[in-house]
Amino acid sequence: MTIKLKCLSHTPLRGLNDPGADVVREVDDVLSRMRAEVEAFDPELIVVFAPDHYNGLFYDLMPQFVIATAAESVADYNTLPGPLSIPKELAMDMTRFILDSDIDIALSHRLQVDHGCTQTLEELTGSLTRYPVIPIIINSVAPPFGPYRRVRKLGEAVGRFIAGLDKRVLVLGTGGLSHEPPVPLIADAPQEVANFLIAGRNPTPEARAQRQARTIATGKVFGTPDCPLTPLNPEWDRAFINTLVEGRLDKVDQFDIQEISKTAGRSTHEIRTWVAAFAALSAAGPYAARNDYYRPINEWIAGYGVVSAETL
Ligand SMILES: O=C(O)CCc1cccc(O)c1O
Ligand SMILES: [Fe+2]
Repeated sequence: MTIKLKCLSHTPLRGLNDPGADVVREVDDVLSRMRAEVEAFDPELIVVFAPDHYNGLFYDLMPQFVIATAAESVADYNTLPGPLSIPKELAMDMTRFILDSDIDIALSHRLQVDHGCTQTLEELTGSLTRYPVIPIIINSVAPPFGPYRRVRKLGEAVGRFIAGLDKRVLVLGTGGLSHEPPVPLIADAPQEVANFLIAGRNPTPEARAQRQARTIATGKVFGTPDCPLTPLNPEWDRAFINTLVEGRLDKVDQFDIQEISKTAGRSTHEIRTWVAAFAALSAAGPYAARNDYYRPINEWIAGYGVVSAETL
C-alpha cells in the first residue's frame, strides 16, 4: 500500500478569463510538475473527493455524500465530456466499508459530474479514463451542510479502506480555497431559480451558456468595489493550508460553517474535499505534506492552492 495525495483548487475560468501571462505560466508550471509526479507514481486507483455545482445533484434529493459506480461528465465550461472509468466492484466494496463505518453515504449507479470533479482529473492525468477512479461527491455548495467532523470521519473510513488494498492509490481533493462565485442560494430565490436548483438537470445549451457567461462576467469584476460577492481571503487560506500540512486535522472539527461562509466566501466549503482527502491519508498512518503553490487569483474567482502529501 502506498498513498499519495494532491489537493488542488479548480476554476472553470482557467483559460476563459485568465490573469496576467506570468501568473498563467506559474500555474501551468506547477500543474505540469504535479502531472509528472502522478505519471511517475503510476496510481492503480484514484479516489477523487469532489463537489458538485448543481449539475449532477439537486434539491429534489440533495445528499451530503455520494459514491458512484458509474459517472459521466456534463462537460461544463471547457471540460472533457464522457464517462469516467470506475472499477464497479471496488466502488461497491468501498461503499459497504463506508456504511459499515457508520457513515450513511448515498450510492449512484449513474452520476453526472461537473468541472468540480473532472477539471482536476484532466489537469493531473490528461484524461477522464487514464486510471481507474472512484468519485466521492461531498456537498460543498448546497446548504445546509453537515459538520466538518463528519467529513473527517468519511475521509478516515475511506482511508482505512484504501490502506487495506495492496495498491498504489492517489487521493485527490478538488476545490476551494476561499471564493464566492455567483452561485444562487435557494433561500429567497425567485421561483424560476428555485426550480433550477431543485431539478435543473440537463439544461439546454442556451441555459448552460447563460450560466457560464454570468460566471465569466463576474470574473471580470471580482475583487473590485463593483462586485458585491465576498472577496478572497488569503490569510484564511494560508492558515487552512498550514493546518493540513502540519497535521492538525482535528482542528477542522471546530470549523464554523456560517463563519467560513462570511469571512472567506460561500464556496470556500469546497475545502471539505481537502479535509476528506487529508483525513483519508491520516487514517493510513503519519504523513508528510508540502504546500506547492498558493496565490489569490481574482480573475479565476479562486484562492488558488496546490498541496501534496504522502504516507511516511
Ligand atoms: O458554475 C458554477 O457553478 C461555479 C463555477 C466556479 C467559479 C469559480 C470557482 C469555482 O470553484 C467554481 O466552481
Ligand atoms: Fe467549484
